[in-house]
Amino acid sequence: METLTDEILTQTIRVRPQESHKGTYGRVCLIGGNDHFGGAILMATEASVYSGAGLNTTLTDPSNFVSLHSRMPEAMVADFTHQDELTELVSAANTVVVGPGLGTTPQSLSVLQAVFGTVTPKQTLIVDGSAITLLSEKNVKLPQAKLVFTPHQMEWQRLSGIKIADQTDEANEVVRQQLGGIVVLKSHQTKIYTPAGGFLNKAGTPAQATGGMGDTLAGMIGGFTAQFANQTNAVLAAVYAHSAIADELAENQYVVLPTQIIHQLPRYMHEHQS
Ligand SMILES: NC(=O)C1=CN([C@@H]2O[C@H](COP(=O)(O)OP(=O)(O)OC[C@H]3O[C@@H](n4cnc5c(N)ncnc54)[C@H](O)[C@@H]3O)[C@@H](O)[C@H]2O)[C@@H](O)CC1
Ligand SMILES: Nc1ncnc2c1ncn2[C@@H]1O[C@H](COP(=O)(O)OP(=O)(O)O)[C@@H](O)[C@H]1O
Ligand SMILES: [Mg+2]
Repeated sequence: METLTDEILTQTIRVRPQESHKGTYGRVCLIGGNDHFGGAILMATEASVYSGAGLNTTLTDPSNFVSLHSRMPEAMVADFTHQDELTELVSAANTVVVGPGLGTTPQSLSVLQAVFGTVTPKQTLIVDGSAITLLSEKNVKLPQAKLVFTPHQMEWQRLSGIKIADQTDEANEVVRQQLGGIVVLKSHQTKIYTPAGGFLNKAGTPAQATGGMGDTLAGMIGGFTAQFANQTNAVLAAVYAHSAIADELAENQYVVLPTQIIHQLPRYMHEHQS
């Protein structure tokens, strides 16, 4: 297993060409945030916008519209229960992030099924949070897509059937191959299983152990995969940057908030572009 270093950042984060526009930097569609977990999709959206994705659209419960618009006027918003809009907006994206704060109600399940029924093989699909739990517990068919799963250890136990104590690299890789795509197995030292091998993220701090930290990572992976061509490197760079920014902040802070990491992204990416 290869240990990630800051080299993954300069290998991935490109200096922006002069001759470019918002369409050059990808379209991300984020789906989640029920009437209870609105903060999760707000953080995921904010992370995607601050990562530099050119266009961001969030499909969520209408009760989150005002808070999302007031925090993030850069993002477009639509109701995740409107099937026609969902189909149109998910189809227009090159990266789709589903799950932060989606919940596990019958409504959450029907939103997830609508998203999975719309995604096509050319799109990158990041499956996070409640979407992983629903996938584990309900009969949902995964679409053909460039799949990225971002479970924490308990979500991985649900999805893979492997108990946390038994989550060895060998066992995890077997299930990754069955699922297809990339698995970002989040813990105090996140491991990333990819078709090109496994990677260990030694960056990161217990100051990150606070709600919304993974929602933020899902949004960053969304923003990075939408902009940078090599999808595996984009995932690795997002995981590393998320933790490395937290390490910087934790030098002077007892706890690092997800939104504080988000707000450092433009500066941090500027310092690590090549
Ligand atoms: N502000 C918000 O709206 C927030 C919404 N959230 C959403 O809430 C939904 C449920 O997600 P949760 O993860 O809270 O609930 P889950 O029930 O899926 O997982 C949490 C449980 O897993 C256990 N666990 C074991 N190993 C773990 C590890 N390495 N990392 C994290 N937990 C571990 C925890 O102790 C806890 O009992 C998701 O859709 C998520 O996106 C959370 O992200 C919290 C913040
Ligand atoms: N002790 C820790 N050390 C390093 N990173 C941590 C630690 N605790 C949590 N994290 C990171 O925080 C994130 C938590 O993700 P997750 O549990 O999905 O959060 P949420 O769903 O609340 O947004 C992961 O990226 C994980 O690696
Ligand atoms: Mg989570």
